[in-house]
Amino acid sequence: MKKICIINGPNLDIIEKREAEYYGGKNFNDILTDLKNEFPQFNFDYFQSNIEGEICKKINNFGNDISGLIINPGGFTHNSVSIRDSLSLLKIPIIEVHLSNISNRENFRRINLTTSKTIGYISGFKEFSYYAACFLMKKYLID
Ligand SMILES: O=C1C[C@@](O)(C(=O)O)C[C@@H](O)[C@@H]1O
Repeated sequence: MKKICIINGPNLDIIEKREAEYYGGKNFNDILTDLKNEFPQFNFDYFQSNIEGEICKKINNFGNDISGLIINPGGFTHNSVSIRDSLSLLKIPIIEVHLSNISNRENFRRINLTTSKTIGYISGFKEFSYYAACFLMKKYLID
């Protein structure tokens, strides 16, 4: 079974407490349970951290068992040279996701340092952004 990693950055551990119009109001653990049911082809490795260096460390220590990465860097999307540098080391498909549509929010969310190191990004579909990323990952790794 292919193992894929989902990495969530800062404040994505509390999305149920954040603005529902952007983040959907659902707890990420429930979203993850639904993803596991919807995509039984994948073995999911989930990692969340509010600390930039921890996310770099997780990516830098990926073993050969990880076939794909779905990452929502949260606020680090807009300012992390370090996470961008870690992503550039990977030779596996990377898809970036955002719950909210980052193109119609504040201007600072249009600065995006990580996306160009991924195949592409999905933004604005709340929890379904993750579903779309898993669907696409299935196309890249299995179908
Ligand atoms: O924390 C987040 C979440 C986010 O990545 C999203 O999923 O929509 C968008 C970011 O701008 C924001 O800082």
